[in-house]
Amino acid sequence: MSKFDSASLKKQLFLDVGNTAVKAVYKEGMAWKKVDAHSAQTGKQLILWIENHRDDFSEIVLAGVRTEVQQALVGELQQADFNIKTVTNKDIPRDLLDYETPDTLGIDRFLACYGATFQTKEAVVVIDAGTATTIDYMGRDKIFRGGVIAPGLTAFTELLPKHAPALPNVEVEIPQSWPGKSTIHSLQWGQAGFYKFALQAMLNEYEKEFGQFDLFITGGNRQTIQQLLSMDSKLRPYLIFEGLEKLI
Ligand SMILES: Nc1ncnc2c1ncn2[C@@H]1O[C@H](COP(=O)(O)OP(=O)(O)O)[C@@H](O)[C@H]1O
Ligand SMILES: CC(C)(COP(=O)(O)O)[C@@H](O)C(=O)NCCC(=O)O
Ligand SMILES: [K+]
Repeated sequence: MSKFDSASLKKQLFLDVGNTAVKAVYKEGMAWKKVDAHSAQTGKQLILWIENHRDDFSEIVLAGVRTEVQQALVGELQQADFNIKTVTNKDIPRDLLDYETPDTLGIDRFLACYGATFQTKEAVVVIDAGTATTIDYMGRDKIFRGGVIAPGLTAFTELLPKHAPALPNVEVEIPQSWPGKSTIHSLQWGQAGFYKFALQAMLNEYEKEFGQFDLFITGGNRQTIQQLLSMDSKLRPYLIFEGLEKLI
């Protein structure tokens, strides 16, 4: 096999620098593979993993919302002689952004919506349930129309235990009956219930404003959010990467 052939068989490694974690994934055939969360929990462990798998990848494609973390990662990887492509808001065609502050838009929000539009003929709403929960809209024209940045589910449910530590901790689930008749159930209505009703209200606003859409859910808390919503939705853990792959 020629040098060219073996190089062209090598893969891209995709990195998403979020507020809580750096996610690293690559494709095996059609399937996304996630770099073991444990080995990727800190930048150092991730860099070590990448160095140990140097021969598997021709290029590292990176996007994120934490500039300093990203710069540190890029610095280390460049020192180790990796080929790096950093994708930023400047790589998004301006006519796809109906947003008044395109320079401060979190690229993860655009990428997740963009990725979703390739999986349906409808307009999309994407809930990205990470450190923040974002609820964003993209039309069939692939124009990002903006959305909502809310406290993530974990941040939200940690609020009361922090400010009223005498209250018990409760599971994030909706009680059987309304209204709450115990401390636990009252708290659950105020946590899972609050979150569910807020999300549903946002989704209703989208329907009123733009009409029909398909709902996609991604991010670390995606399963809990899907359970809370009790409506039709598609769970897509790799949406940001799917958008990234289409954009580059
Ligand atoms: N296995 C997990 N690892 C990290 N965070 C997780 C995990 N499962 C659920 N979470 C929750 O998901 C959120 C992080 O989501 P994620 O989409 O990875 O964040 P970000 O993109 O903001 O870095 C946190 O609120 C965390 O509590
Ligand atoms: C809203 C976010 C913090 C979400 O980040 P995440 O929860 O995925 O870590 C991120 O998209 C961001 O930093 N946005 C900048 C503000 C904006 O989108 O307008
Ligand atoms: K998010």
